[in-house]
Amino acid sequence: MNELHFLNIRKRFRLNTILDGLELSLCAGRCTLLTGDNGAGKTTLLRILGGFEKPDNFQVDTGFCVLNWRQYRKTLQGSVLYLHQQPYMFEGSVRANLAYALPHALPKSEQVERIRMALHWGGLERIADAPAKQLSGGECQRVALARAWLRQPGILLLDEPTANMDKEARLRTVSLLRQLRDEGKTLLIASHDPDYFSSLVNDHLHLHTGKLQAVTGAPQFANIMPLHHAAT
Ligand SMILES: Nc1ncnc2c1ncn2[C@@H]1O[C@H](COP(=O)(O)OP(=O)(O)OP(=O)(O)O)[C@@H](O)[C@H]1O
Repeated sequence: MNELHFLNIRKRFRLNTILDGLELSLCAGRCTLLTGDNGAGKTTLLRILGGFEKPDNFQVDTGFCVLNWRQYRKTLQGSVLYLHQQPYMFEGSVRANLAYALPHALPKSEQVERIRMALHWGGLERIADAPAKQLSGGECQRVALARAWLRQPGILLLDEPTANMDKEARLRTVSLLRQLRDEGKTLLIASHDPDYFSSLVNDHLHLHTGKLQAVTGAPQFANIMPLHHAAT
């Protein structure tokens, strides 16, 4: 799937309209940055696209057909991955956490090999046997990205993936995200820190009073709504 065009995304919490008829396109091999003030609705949008939050209105044009949210959820389940700001780590080692991303039916020898590759990909070899629950925020994020790499989703939705990281952890995370994008994954990143992702981002959208606005260059909002190919 090269491009998904989302239309008429609406979400209200009681009388509070959070998303007011959003329209956006996500393309394979492109990274879109989503900014917006606290409470603007970034997480809500990511959760809707991730299939966790039911919208009041939603359509997606896949190029072949137009789906509602329920159909989208069913059709794209498994190819869309939502990564929480504080990724959940299971009990056990980093190695064991990576194993959760693999199909149970995979032969043991292949599991071992894929985990070895994921440890290498994420720069996690040194902490492969460390208890995952005791990792730092940056290390957890790298484990979550390595799990994502193993699962190979088409679309990755990332909520504040570099929040509370020091510079080195941030650079390593951005480097892994760049690899995922260059492998053809679609990335949508919600963040308050556009500068951190400037080397990675193709398109920049800003969420304000329930609407999305394309950002071209330094934070300056375009008036138009069609949103991809806006920045780069
Ligand atoms: N389940 C819910 N019930 C009621 N209101 C909610 C619910 N989830 C989110 N909200 C409200 O919707 C608004 C948008 O929240 P959301 O978390 O999407 O914003 P955000 O842009 O991600 O904010 P931040 O930058 O602070 O993380 C907020 O006012 C929040 O209180």
